[in-house]
Amino acid sequence: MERTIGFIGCGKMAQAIIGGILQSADYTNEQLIASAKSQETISKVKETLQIQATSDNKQVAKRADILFLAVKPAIHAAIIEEIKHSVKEDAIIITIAAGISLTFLEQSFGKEIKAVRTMPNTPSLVGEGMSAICANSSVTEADMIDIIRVFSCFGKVEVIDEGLMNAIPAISGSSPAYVYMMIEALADGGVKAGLTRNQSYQLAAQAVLGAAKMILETGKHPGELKDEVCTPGGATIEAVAELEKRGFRASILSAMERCTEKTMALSNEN
Ligand SMILES: NC(=O)C1=CN([C@@H]2O[C@H](COP(=O)(O)OP(=O)(O)OC[C@H]3O[C@@H](n4cnc5c(N)ncnc54)[C@H](OP(=O)(O)O)[C@@H]3O)[C@@H](O)[C@H]2O)C=CC1
Ligand SMILES: O=C(O)[C@@H]1CCC=N1
Repeated sequence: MERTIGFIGCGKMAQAIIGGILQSADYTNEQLIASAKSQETISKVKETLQIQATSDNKQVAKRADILFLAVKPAIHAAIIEEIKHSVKEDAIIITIAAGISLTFLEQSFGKEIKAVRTMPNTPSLVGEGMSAICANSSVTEADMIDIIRVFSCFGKVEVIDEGLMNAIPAISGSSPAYVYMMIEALADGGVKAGLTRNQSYQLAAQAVLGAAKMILETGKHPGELKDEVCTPGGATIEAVAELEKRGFRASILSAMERCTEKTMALSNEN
């Protein structure tokens, strides 16, 4: 079916999703429409993504069969108030915001709506996104197939219980940021050793990509894969021991806890 996908808010995350959808070729540019606040973003979206873009949120709401709310959590209430009488009767409303619950969406619209809560991530731009999704009981099985099809355009999709949604930013929504920090640090180490900056990014990023693929494609436990790298009495185990001494894994666990606490705080602010 020829469906229109609308985006209210077209910042970094929405642009990544739109870029991923367009690359998949499942939808044409004409099927996508977005709104943003500033003329600067509207012009950029028109120019780089070649889709319709406007400052008129109601226009997007009127057109969309699948409507993404891609604005910050704190302005969801105001945006919903603005568009709630403009959305199509059967529209599927999808939030990508951290901490915005299905109940919040239902209550803000003040009527029965098809509501979907998701947590994507920015690698969606290159078709390697990871999105967790859940839906309310108004979303039919056929709707869910459509939604999964849209999300599959830009990566992998996992349907989960809403009770686990607040845990998702820490593991896959926000975690690209920690991985970029690691790649940046690896590249700094490369530069320190005399490699060029570009060579260092290439080497570090490909090593991270390869390691991730090994987990996804061999089905082996990450610990086993780590052991395969550590030659007895070799260099890697020295690095591993140093990382353990400096609390590498504990730092990640503690960062994730902070991320989840903030996600829950964002939830409570609404
Ligand atoms: N960035 C990420 O990695 C991820 C983000 N998210 C979620 O995505 C959402 C957006 O985040 P992100 O893209 O990073 O943030 P951005 O700040 O990049 O994007 C927010 C967008 O909202 C627009 N906006 C602000 N006010 C209005 C308004 N009144 N009407 C219409 N549009 C408006 C902004 O317009 P303008 O550009 O003109 O200012 C901007 O395009 C958040 O809820 C976040 O939790 C979820 C997963 C990952
Ligand atoms: O930082 C944030 O709040 C959003 C949620 C996940 C990634 N970015």
